[in-house]
This record gives sequence, C-alpha cells and structure tokens, in this order.
Amino acid sequence: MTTNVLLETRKMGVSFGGVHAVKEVDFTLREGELRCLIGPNGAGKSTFFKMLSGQVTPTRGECRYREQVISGKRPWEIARLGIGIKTQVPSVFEGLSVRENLWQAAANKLAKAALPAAIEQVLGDIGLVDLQHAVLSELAHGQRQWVELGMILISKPQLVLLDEPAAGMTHQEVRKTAQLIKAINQQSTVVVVEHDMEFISMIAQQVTVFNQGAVLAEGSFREVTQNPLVKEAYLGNLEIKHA
Ligand SMILES: Nc1ncnc2c1ncn2[C@@H]1O[C@H](COP(=O)(O)OP(=O)(O)OP(=O)(O)O)[C@@H](O)[C@H]1O
Repeated sequence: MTTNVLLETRKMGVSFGGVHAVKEVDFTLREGELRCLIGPNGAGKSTFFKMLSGQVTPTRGECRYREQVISGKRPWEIARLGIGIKTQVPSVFEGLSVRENLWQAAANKLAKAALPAAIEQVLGDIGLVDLQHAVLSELAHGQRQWVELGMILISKPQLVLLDEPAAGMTHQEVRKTAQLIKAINQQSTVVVVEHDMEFISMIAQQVTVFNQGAVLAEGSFREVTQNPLVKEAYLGNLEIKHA
C-alpha cells in the first residue's frame, strides 16, 4: 500500500501499578483507513484508545501523528491537531438544541458565512432535520450519539477516534450509526473501538484484535474472524455473518 502513514505507535504501553494494561504495541494507521479495534474484556482496547486521544499518558514507547510525537499531550492539544474524539462519556451540551450543538462544534472551525449550509448538510447526514430545535436532554440515547457524531462530522477532522459509538443502541440505531461512520470515513481516517460484532461486520475494513494488552491479530474482518487464535481468545462459538 502506498498511502501515507497518519498515525504510528512504537512499543507504546502503560502500566497502572503492577497491571500492564497495554504492553508494547506497534500500530500503524494509514490515511483513509477505517480501523476497528476489538478484543475480550480487559484486553487493553480502551486504554490503548485513551493513549491515542490523550486521556491516558503512556509509560513507555511513543505515538506519532503525521510524524509529530503526540504521546503525553493532553486531549485538547490532540484535538487541536485535527483529531476528533468521541469518548464513552458524551460531550454534548445538554441544555442546547441539536442545531446549537452543531453550531458550537463548528463555530471555531468554519467561516461564519459557511456555517448555515454546513449545519443543514450535517442535520441531513445525521437524520435529525425534524428535531433540529429539540434540546439534547429531550432526545433518545441513539439520537444524542448521532448529534455527537454530527459534531465531529461538521468539523471535518483528519482523524476521528470513536470509543464504542454503538453502545446501548437498538438494532436499527446500530445500522444507522454504521452508515454514519462510513460517511465520516469518506472525509476522515477513523479508528473505532467496539464490542458489537454485528456492528463491526457492517463497517469493518481492517481490524486489530487486542488480547492481554498486546495485538493478537490484524487483518480484514474475514481474516481475523477466521483466525483460530482470535476464536480461542475472543469469539468462541459466536456465529459471524460475512457480507
Ligand atoms: N485506571 C486504571 N487503573 C488500573 N487498572 C486499569 C485502569 N484502566 C484499565 N485498567 C486495567 O487495564 C486492563 C485493560 O483494560 P481496558 O479497559 O483497556 O480493556 P478493554 O479491552 O477496553 O476492556 P472492555 O472491553 O471491558 O472495555 C484491565 O485489566 C483493566 O482492569
């Protein structure tokens, strides 16, 4: 593949006291990818994600984004480099409407004259045109998640990091979220941590499987789900549907 490397970790890891949550991970992400991180509970996916997003500081190794060392930077410094982050805790403004949330997200990134058209576009993308004046606290869980994805979409980050974007969603909501993430991937490189294998099957291109703080396998969805080591460590007898 000739595409440029966007983000790279070298022997990056972190320990909490005696717990080696992530050991020494080498990970390479190329421009335009949609990479899924999967693995059993406690495998280190979330901690790895948090090191990419600046929520956790690595105790060894480093992470480079566009060849600049970003490990040790704070989340807001990382966001400033053009990285959009959706953590498990939603960062929306509860008292503001859908439209106002999108406005807030875009205000510092787009020219004022470009804002209305960008907001219309994203309201359509997230399917909330009819609810644009509803206050966030009145929305259903899935709708609030879409607003947050819309807030990422409108600021057009180069890299988007999503931690369990489909958590707690109904089947229908999961399908819509998958479409939305594919739309985000049309303009941004994306990393997704997720448990829901059905959701992963809808969006996956390259998949990295974590186990016991290390990368167990990497490859296409089909490759990793047919890998005996992945079956043993994670999937067990789970029936996987291939598109
Ligand atoms: N702040 C912390 N202090 C101590 N141990 C931690 C901390 N954060 C994570 N760990 C430990 O690190 C290991 C990896 O946890 P992590 O949450 O990254 O796994 P995960 O793959 O995301 O699991 P899950 O799918 O359950 O979210 C676990 O043993 C966890 O208990």
